[in-house]
Amino acid sequence: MSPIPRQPPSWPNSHVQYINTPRYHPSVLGPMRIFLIGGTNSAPQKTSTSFPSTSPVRIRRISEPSHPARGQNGLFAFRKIPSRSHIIDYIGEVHCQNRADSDYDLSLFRSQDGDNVGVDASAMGNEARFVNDYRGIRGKPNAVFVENRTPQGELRISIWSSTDPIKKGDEILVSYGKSWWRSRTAQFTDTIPDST
Ligand SMILES: C[S@@+](CC[C@H](N)C(=O)[O-])C[C@H]1O[C@@H](n2cnc3c(N)ncnc32)[C@H](O)[C@@H]1O
Repeated sequence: MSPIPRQPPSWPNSHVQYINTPRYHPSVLGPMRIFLIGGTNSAPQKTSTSFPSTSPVRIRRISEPSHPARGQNGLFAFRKIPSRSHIIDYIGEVHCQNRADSDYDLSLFRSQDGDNVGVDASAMGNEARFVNDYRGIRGKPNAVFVENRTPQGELRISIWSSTDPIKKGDEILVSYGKSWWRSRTAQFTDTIPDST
């Protein structure tokens, strides 16, 4: 059994378990798991930017009255982050289930056979699960979700900075996509830009 990792600062003292290595749910069957991990001999790798090593981000509770996610948490730059650079991997439970009710479930891979693999950070995850959507906060995202493989070959979703550097203290903001918002609430659809 792997040791329990040390929680990063401001990790909510709640039901959410902090992990810095993906957990594979039993719904991810052998061949798919080998494909995702990148070979038979590999094991899930600790993310290189997890606390306390070199993480460039911190979790912060949002108190600004104008912020649409006030009272919740967000992800903020702990130091200046260069443009087009890796910020953090999105770590969670890798699964092949329908988890439409989760607000923390990202699509990792869709096979031609119709298998959908997701990364769900609702019950367990790392700092990346606190990244908010830019809508109502700033004009455009300053970060993007990118699918990539680790140097050891494991398929991951990561958060990367966009074309501009991110200043220390700025909130890291991505686009969840129009369909994400549409599936949750009709109130956002009028303001969602076509391109995102
Ligand atoms: C992946 S979580 C992001 C982290 C979340 N703020 C938290 O503290 O756990 C997604 C949830 O954050 C909130 N959220 C994120 N971006 C938002 C935005 N632009 N406007 C309103 N709520 C937002 C919504 O409640 C959404 O369901």
